Amino acid sequence: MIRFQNVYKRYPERGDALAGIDLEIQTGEMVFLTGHSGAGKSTLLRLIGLLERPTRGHVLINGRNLATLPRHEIPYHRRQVGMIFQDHRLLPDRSVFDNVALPLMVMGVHPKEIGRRVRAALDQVGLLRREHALPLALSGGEQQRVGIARALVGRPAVLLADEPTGNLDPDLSREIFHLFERFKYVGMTLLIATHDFDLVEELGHRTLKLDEGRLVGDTGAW
Ligand SMILES: Nc1ncnc2c1ncn2[C@@H]1O[C@H](COP(=O)(O)OP(=O)(O)OP(=O)(O)O)[C@@H](O)[C@H]1O
Repeated sequence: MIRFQNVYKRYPERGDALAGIDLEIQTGEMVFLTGHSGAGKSTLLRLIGLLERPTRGHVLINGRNLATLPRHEIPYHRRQVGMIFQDHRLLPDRSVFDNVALPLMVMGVHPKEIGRRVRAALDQVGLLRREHALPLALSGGEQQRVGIARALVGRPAVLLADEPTGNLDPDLSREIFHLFERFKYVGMTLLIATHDFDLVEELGHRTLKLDEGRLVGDTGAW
């Protein structure tokens, strides 16, 4: 599902944020991405989400080389890849429902279908009864689950999460990771950047380690 071939990403003022990354992740794998701050985790996720382009090498998603993707296929690619961030990035003056509906509204999905899919996504994250709430009326864990529902609502094949539990206590973090495991079991491919080493060990999924932009560890498929 995800393949990196000798990928480099260089920022002029910084040097190589990623250097010579070779990597393969199969459909339905749940993979943790670890490494110290600045190791290149976010950069790797951004290359998959097409928020950045590699300086050298190739990134392939589902057999398609992102470098040769025609412009008109880029929105389709972005729909295949859901992204979750640590800070939720929710709109504070919009309800939970509206926040989750946003990607579908941008896609021009029919309002009736939007209602159906938003409620299905909220149901998956256990927030169906909070659809009218504003984000600030929710706990940190609930806000993060709204962010997850928003990433799910477009039915992505790949889910990327950048420090999704960075602000949460260990119990809530565990809950979020268990939620991700449920997505894995229905065939979604997940790549999760995290500093949560205790949970990474406890859950025992494949774990990649970056150091100074290089892939220095891979526990392999489990
Ligand atoms: N847009 C950018 N312009 C310049 N340098 C950047 C940019 N984005 C990232 N970098 C640099 O690339 C390196 C890797 O950053 P990245 O954010 O990928 O690391 P990370 O492992 O996700 O770190 P953290 O755990 O702190 O989020 C860092 O040295 C960072 O300063």
